[in-house]
Amino acid sequence: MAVNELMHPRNRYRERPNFQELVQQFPELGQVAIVDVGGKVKLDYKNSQSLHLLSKCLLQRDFGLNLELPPGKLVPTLPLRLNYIHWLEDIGAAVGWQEKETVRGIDIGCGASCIYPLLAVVQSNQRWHMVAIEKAEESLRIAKANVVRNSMETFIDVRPQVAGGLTILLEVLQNSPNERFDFCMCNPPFYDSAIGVKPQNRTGKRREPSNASTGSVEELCTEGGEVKFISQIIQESLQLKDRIAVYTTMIGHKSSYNEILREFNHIYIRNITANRFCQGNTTRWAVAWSFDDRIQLNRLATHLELEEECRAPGKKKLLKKPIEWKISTEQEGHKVSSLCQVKQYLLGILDSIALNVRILSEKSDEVLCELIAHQNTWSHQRRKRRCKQTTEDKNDKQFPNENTFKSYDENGNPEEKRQKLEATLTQSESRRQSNPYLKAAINLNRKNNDYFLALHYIDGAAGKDSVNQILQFIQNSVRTKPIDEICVEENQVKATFAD
Ligand SMILES: C[S@@+](CC[C@H](N)C(=O)[O-])C[C@H]1O[C@@H](n2cnc3c(N)ncnc32)[C@H](O)[C@@H]1O
Repeated sequence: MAVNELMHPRNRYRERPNFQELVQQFPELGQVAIVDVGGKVKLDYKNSQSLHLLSKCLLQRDFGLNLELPPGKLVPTLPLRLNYIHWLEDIGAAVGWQEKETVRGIDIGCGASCIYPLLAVVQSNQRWHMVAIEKAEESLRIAKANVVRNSMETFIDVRPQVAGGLTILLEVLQNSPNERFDFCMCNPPFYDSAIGVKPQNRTGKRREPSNASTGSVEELCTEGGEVKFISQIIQESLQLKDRIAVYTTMIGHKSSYNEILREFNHIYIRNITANRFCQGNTTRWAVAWSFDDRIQLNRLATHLELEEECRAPGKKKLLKKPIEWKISTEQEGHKVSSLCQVKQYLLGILDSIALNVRILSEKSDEVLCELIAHQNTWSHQRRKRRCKQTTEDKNDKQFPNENTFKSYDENGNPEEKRQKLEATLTQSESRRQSNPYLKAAINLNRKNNDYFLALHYIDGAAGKDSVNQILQFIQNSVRTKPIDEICVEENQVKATFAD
């Protein structure tokens, strides 16, 4: 299980677990732990038994889950599973699941562990209810036992794939035509059963996998490989349409990901978003699509976008990491103790320079926002000019507003002219909205009572340096107006929740 700074910001496994503490808590892990010459406790990830025990112990410690897996079955490594769940949470925050009492999901191919449904229920505090579908009889039996072992029968319905069936979703859902779901997810069998489990390494430059490979051929292989499997889900989604609001799947190989994107293009599915799950040496891809016009998946800021934008053309290495700053919240001996207080303070600062901030997700220890600017309002000269402009605008009778339209009419100009002007303004506004001067992501999080602010440049003519300038503006503001001097009421700041 490798650790990676590109993991989802909320992924608790971005930081390597402390094995010494873990072995003390779970002495059975001691059987496979290694103590190096410096006395440091380590685990050999290339040993499948170590992976097995580690996943079991972490599931118990971090999620209160008790999982039994017979030898030979796929061991669910947690950083990847959690990256997928966090991405679904982000999708949910963007499409309004927070307003729902219950979110309903389907996991296609839940495996013997039934890992995704179990994690989904725990992570959502039992708000997500899952249907888990599995084709292999033995895995189905073990998955059901894992659900019962964790008293999750109310929240997880494990269903067999239709015996001898030819579809992935259609036949399992055909007996309940009124059943609707908020999402489906899938970790498909990646490999083609005609070829078997052969990690792709076409260039010969790929590093050895850092983890032992686990799982049976039945779990990992399917006829035609993952592209055929996922293509079938896409084809079935064209029939099921809105019965599932957001379709998602993970993809094991970059080449398959490219093929799937081509397929979306070919069949005119445009409401899509994609992501990449990074965990140490292993990278996976993911796509989501929807037929519901109210769900605008392409508005989601994803890690893939963030990374691509940070990559210079043709360069392999990331050029810029997000800039991060530890916010000083200690004033006269006492610490500001609420993330909400820091968030409100920060939103107040950004609001003072007219930046649009949309909260994408909010947890007790982290807030993720999208920041949009339509002009530079943060650098000194620009701010001065903006102030002057605002005063001028107030006096400017020619500035097009409702009254301008009225005066056109009153002056005898034809209604047609008024409508044209209105249309031009609407068009330029929508161009401005879809092509902002700066699009960035803000991540505010709390670690051990310290607050960290990270800004990621995503897009826009403002360029990457603009996030440094905005951070500089925030730092200057914090210096001149310490947090506890400012009391910003919840409703005074203009942050909107993603709708
Ligand atoms: C790569 S494993 C994923 C298991 C588990 N979700 C995980 O992430 O650890 C793929 C699973 O899909 C199941 N599967 C393959 N074809 C299927 C189908 N047509 N319908 C349902 N499950 C299927 C396999 O038996 C296997 O358990």
